[in-house]
Amino acid sequence: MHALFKSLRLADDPDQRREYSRYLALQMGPMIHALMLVGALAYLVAVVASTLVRHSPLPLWLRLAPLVPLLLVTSWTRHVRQPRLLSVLTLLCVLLLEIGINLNGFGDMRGQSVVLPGLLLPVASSVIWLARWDFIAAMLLCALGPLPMLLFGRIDSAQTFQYLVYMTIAIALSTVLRAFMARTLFEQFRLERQLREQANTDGLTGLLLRNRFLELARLALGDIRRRQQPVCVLYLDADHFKPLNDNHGHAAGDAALVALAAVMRRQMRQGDLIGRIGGEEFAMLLPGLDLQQAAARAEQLRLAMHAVQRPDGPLTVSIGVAERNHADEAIETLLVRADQAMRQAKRDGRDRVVSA
Ligand SMILES: Nc1nc2c(ncn2[C@@H]2O[C@H](COP(=O)(O)OP(=O)(O)OP(=O)(O)O)[C@@H](O)[C@H]2O)c(=O)[nH]1
Repeated sequence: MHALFKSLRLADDPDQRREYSRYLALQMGPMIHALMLVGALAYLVAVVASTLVRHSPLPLWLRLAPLVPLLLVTSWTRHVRQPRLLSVLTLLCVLLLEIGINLNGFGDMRGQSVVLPGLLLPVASSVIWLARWDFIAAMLLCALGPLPMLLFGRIDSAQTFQYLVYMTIAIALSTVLRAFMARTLFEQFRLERQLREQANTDGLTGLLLRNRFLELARLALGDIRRRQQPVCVLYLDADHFKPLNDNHGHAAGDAALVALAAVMRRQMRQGDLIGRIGGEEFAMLLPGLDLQQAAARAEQLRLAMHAVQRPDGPLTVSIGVAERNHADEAIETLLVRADQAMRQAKRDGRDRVVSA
């Protein structure tokens, strides 16, 4: 099998698949729109050209009729970036062009046996971005679409042969182009995603970096305000971290941070956000929890940390908790209040939770 067609390892994860089809629609949307315009123009040229060279049994207005929905679909496509809708519009465009090919193929085919197959190119190439099954449906439409014209039109065997050759070339060409596109675009998507993740996550702990945490927290706070729910932030700082580094080396410090992040991740519920805010400082956004509930979660987290063994004893953390006290309070001020509460926990003797 040619290397281009060897199985492509698409994302197993359904979220990633959805993200990829959105990416595809976004990248390919302008090209689909341009190819549809080419298809509509080619159709107009084909109808006008065939009118000049022969007499069709069908009136001109009827042969031009598919142009109206074709232009509507084309103009709609210009702004559509929703993958499912864009696939449907692409298939609809293929169907309309196939109907047009048939309308123009009835009657005497002399003089236009070269013109009509030319329409197959924009038809076949506008579908190369489609997912596998949609692409197969489009190819079947290309292959079977002209059948009524070939079976019932006045067309001789040489022209039928010529038409079938054109169609085979168009289908083979779009299959190769699709394989190339699928491979190239998926690789590009994967690399972009990887770069984005690297730019947003901390290399040591795998948690969100400060800026990304703030960005996502801002979005989450907007949602929570609309739902009129409470929300809290935990500010967590590892205790006596400097002596660990100084006495046992930075590798021991790093290992403790990795273990600390793993404990935080295990305590995470759906909708929570965790970020590494500074060196040994972490923040956790807890949507839907009031101060009392968040303090209880913080206490669980504090106790869970004791299971991590540092070379000099169990890992302990000091945690400050703050609840958003009005609907418009920004994540930055919420963090400042949680940080102040954490500092109070340090002053009170560390390894404890203090609420703001
Ligand atoms: N190994 C390691 N150490 C880090 C990292 N980031 C910050 N640190 C260290 O964390 C330590 C923080 O020390 P301090 O802010 O003095 O606080 P502390 O010793 O934990 O004392 P308290 O916070 O008051 O309990 C510093 O020694 C930093 O070098 C990291 O990524 N790896």
